[in-house]
Formats: sequence, structure tokens, C-alpha cells
Amino acid sequence: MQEKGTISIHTENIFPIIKKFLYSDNEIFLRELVANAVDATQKIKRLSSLGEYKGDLGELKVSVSFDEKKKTITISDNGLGMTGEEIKKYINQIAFSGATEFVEKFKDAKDANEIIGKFGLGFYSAFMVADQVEIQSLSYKEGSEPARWICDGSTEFEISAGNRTERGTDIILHVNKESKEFLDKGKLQGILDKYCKFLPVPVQFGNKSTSEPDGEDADGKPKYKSVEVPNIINNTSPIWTKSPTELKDEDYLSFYQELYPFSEAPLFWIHLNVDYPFNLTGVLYFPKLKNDFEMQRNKIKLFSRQVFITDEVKDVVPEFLMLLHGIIDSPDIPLNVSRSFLQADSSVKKINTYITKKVADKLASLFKADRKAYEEKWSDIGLFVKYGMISEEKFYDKGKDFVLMGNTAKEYFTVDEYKEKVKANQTDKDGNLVLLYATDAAKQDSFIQSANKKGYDVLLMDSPIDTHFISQMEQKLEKVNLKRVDAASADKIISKDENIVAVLNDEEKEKVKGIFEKAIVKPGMKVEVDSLNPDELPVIVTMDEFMRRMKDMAAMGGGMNFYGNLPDSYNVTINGNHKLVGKILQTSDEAEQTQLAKQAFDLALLSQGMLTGAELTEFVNRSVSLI
Ligand SMILES: Nc1ncnc2c1ncn2[C@@H]1O[C@H](COP(=O)(O)OP(=O)(O)OP(=O)(O)O)[C@@H](O)[C@H]1O
Repeated sequence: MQEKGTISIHTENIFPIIKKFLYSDNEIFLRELVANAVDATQKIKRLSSLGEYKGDLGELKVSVSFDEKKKTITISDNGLGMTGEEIKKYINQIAFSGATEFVEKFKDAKDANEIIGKFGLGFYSAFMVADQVEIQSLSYKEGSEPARWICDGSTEFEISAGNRTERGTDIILHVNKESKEFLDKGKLQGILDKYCKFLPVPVQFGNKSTSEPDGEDADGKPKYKSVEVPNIINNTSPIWTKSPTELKDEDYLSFYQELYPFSEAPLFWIHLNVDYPFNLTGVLYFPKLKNDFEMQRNKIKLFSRQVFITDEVKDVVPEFLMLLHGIIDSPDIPLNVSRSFLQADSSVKKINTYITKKVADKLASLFKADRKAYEEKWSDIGLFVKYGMISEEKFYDKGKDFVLMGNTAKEYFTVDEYKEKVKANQTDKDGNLVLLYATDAAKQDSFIQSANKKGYDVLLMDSPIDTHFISQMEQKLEKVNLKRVDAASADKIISKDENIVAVLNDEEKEKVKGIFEKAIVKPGMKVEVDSLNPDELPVIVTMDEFMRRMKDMAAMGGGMNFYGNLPDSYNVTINGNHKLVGKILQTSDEAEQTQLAKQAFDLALLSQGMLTGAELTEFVNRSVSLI
């Protein structure tokens, strides 16, 4: 058999297009060809199990090799093979028209590179790196002759008798000049590791040496010798292909290490396994979260039948689940479509919903099964749960039962438990429940202590997500306000109908106000005199809750620029009932009066870490002279 021909063509030459616009992702040629080789071995296995192939299957295997001198890369398999007629049918017609359609569809798309890079165009992606592609194949069919096909990247091909003596196929790429980087062991190993690490059939890439016991030496000590063994690059049965009942914790943990070498152990994991209404398997791990979200995103790998596709799963898993690690394998995710289509796709939506539900169920069951262990893990999972509740309505509904709020005494409560706990003492005169929180237990210590003295509880909300979480709680929970503990003095922070008797009369109050206004030279300080508990501090500096939140949002890039640009402004509350204020009022020497007022004000700043630089030096000097 010797035949030349032209691949039937209804478009301009696709090869220059393939070469040009696939350039950035051209490494996927290897994934495509190895995946085809694996398919071929799976097919012969199936034919054998159906009784349609009676010969010996042998050890099914794919191997990848390269020859630097001849400038070739060869992908071989002992799969079902192809006859000359089949090559014409599958490669010249079906694969070619598939590739043409693919190229036609995406050649004008903006993100064509991204789409094709991820999803491949099959056999013809070989021409991204090769001037010439050769097929040597022998079909499993009885009486078949070996066939050879060769094509130089034009639409011309040649088919003739081949030289394979055993069932299977070799795809030989004659690597082009621009792609000689691929004729490198490290490069090819890297690509195989990335895409082929979990393929279901052993993939051999050359040999490697290991040491084997080799008897004993003269002193009776064990001897070893170095032997060459096949370098199998993949784990053919990764844990997500097994049933959870077959697996132990160690299996999940060691698989995690296989995916992310040298990582800290994950907290727990979820084994995903559905086959209706879509097919999906996988294992998702909860990592120990650090405060830096960005670092940890994009750690979920997407596979399709054990072939790695991408680690950009943005459209497939809900935003907040991007913090999870692990893998998802689904042949049902329609991969060869554009991104906007993917988002609207109904099976993608279902997958999204399924994963969200599984994650919520897992958290709920951990919470129920062992509350103490759950609380111990809270510092790691809290961030994740809150992020989920903020970003996903469906997750909020479930999460509200297992989200925990920790207070400054390190006790944890569910939302309902906490409301119940503080209801009696922290309901204001309008019937609103006021929840107090601190964002920095050390800096806000004096306020926390004053609040505790009044019997108020203070939550600790010190992670970056908490600002958003607080707003969300207020939106969702009826008649609940959250206030940072330093938003006002403890006496005023929850407005109640109690009247504290004022020690000073109005005239005295005005006088005190004047003294302090003169003493305080710092800009943005609004002075007022109030009647607080005598054992509250003499001077308290606070920032209005609303103003502070807006500024926090602006600082986090939340679009509140107007507030971000306003100068800081604080309320300085002078406690008219404090002994020191009485003393200042009675001091006749004006300089001494100012000194005392300054000292009291600086103490208030100091207690919140707001006294720095020259002001701090002046305070220290003044304190020394006062002693
Ligand atoms: N190593 C091989 N052994 C046997 N047949 C092969 C081999 N490689 C390719 N083929 C045949 O060529 C056809 C076309 O391959 P190609 O990779 O272009 O498309 P596909 O594998 O069918 O689909 P896709 O790669 O888009 O998932 C295959 O369906 C298969 O019949």
C-alpha cells in the first residue's frame, strides 16, 4: 500500500493558524497525544472484556521518549492500533475536521489562546511543535498490516506500509526549529508531571536508577547495587478514583503531599462523588488558612477523566471555595466553550450548588460531632466560613448555624447562643441588641475592661474579613447593631435610660471644656464634657462607629474614597464625674491646669496606642516633671 493524497479541505490551511495562535500553550501537544494513547489502551481493554479481542492484552502502557540528535519525540502505546484505512478515516477526516472546526470557532476569539490551551484540539496540536508528524500503527484486528502515515503540516499526506510488529501506535514528531526546547529531559518531565501525573495507565518516560539489595559484603553488611528501572511518571489510581470506604486518613494526607509537596497538613477534607445528574469526583481539602487570601487561591486542579486540564477553576467552583485545595474531576464540565458560556451553563451551576452543599454539610457535621474539636479549628476555618457566608447566599443559610463568634475571654458561641447570652444586659432603650466587638484586644484593652466592668461581653473580630462580616450580620439579623468597643465610653455605648448624676453644673462643664480645648493642640479633636461613672477614665478618645467603618472600608479599597480622604476626627469625652477633672477645675494656677489637662488627654491617647513621636516624648518629659 502506497498512497499520496490531500486531506479534504473546506477551509484555508489550518496549520499556520494552529502554529500561530497556540504558541503560548504549545506544551499541551503532549497532553493531547498521551491522552489519545491512553484512550487507545482503554479501548483495547474494553474490546478484550467484550470478547471482541481474543489475543493477549499484555501490560498496557504508554511510553514517551525523545531523540535529541534525530530531533524527534515519540509517543508509543500498545492500544488497539489503526489500520491504514482507519488512519485515513480517523486522522485525515474525523480528527482533521474536528481540528478545523475548533480552529474556525476560536481563531477570532479574544481569549482563543486560553480556551485552546486548556482544552486542546486533539491530534493536530502535534503541528504546534512539529514540521512533520509520522504515525506507525498496527491494528489489533487479525490479519492487519502495519501502516505508516506521514504529513508535513500541509494538507498533503502519504500513507504506506509501516514497520510496527506489535499491536499499537507510535506517534513520531519531527520537532521544528522553534520548538527545540522540548527536546529536553527536564522540560518533558515537567510537562508530563503537570498533565499526566494521574492518568489511569502507566506512562513511562525513559528509565531511572534505584538501588537494590545485592547480597552482603565481606563484613556481612548488606550491599546495594544501582539498577535501571522504567521511570513511570504517574500514579494510576489516585484516591479520588477510589471509594471513601477503601481509604484511611493517611491516604488523604499523603495524597495532599503528592499534590502540594512540603505543605502543612490540611485540617480536613471532603470526598466528592456523584454520578447523577452530572459526573463528578474529587477530593477537596481545607488548608490551614493564612490571612493572605491571594496566596492560597487557584489551588484546586481540574481534571477530566484523570487528565489535568487547568488550575483556574474560577467559573466552576464558587468564589469562596477557591480557598480550598484539591482536585475535581468531571467529564461533564463543558470545556471547549468560552468563559461567559461556562458561567451560564446549567451543569456548571449544578456542580457549583453541589459543591457548596457538600462543604456546608461537612462543616455542619463536624460542628455537631465534636464541638470542642471544631472550636479548636475555628481560627483556621472561621475565615473561610465567614467568607462563604458573605459571598454566597446559599452558604449563609447553612453557615449561620455553625459560624462561631469568639469573645475576648476566648469562649465561642453560635449566633443564637450569643444573642441569648447578652440579651438581658445589652439591649438598648429602643429594643436593639447591641453587640460589642474589639478589633485589637491589646490596643482596646482599656475599653474592653470598662465594658466588662459594666457586665458587657466583647467579641473579638480581628481578622480582615470581619469588617464585611459585621456589616452582613447587621443586614441579616433583625434589631441587632454591632459597635466597636471604643466607639464611645462604656457608659454611653449602649444607650439606656439610666441617668448618672452629674457632679458638675453647666457653668463648670463649660469651664472644663474651655480648659481642655486650650490644652489640646492636636487637630480633629472635638471636646465634650459628659457625666460618666466616676471610675471610668477621666478622658476618653473615641471615633464614631460609622465614620470609622467608612474609613476602614476606604482603606481596604471598598470604594468609600470620600471618607478615606476626610481627615481623622475624634470625640474627646471628659468625664465630669472623675476626681481628676474636679481637681483640674479647682486648680487656680492656669499653667498647672493646662499641664494636668494635657496629661489626662495624653493618657487617653496612650491607652489606645495613639501617642507617638514628639508627642510621646513630650508626655514622658512632662510625666517626669510631675513626679
Ligand atoms: N494513539 C492512538 N491509537 C489509536 N487511535 C488513535 C490514536 N491517536 C488518535 N487516534 C484516533 O484518532 C482520532 C482522533 O484523535 P483526536 O485526538 O484528534 O480526537 P479525539 O481524541 O477523538 O478527541 P479529543 O482529543 O478532542 O478529545 C481518535 O478518536 C482515535 O480514533
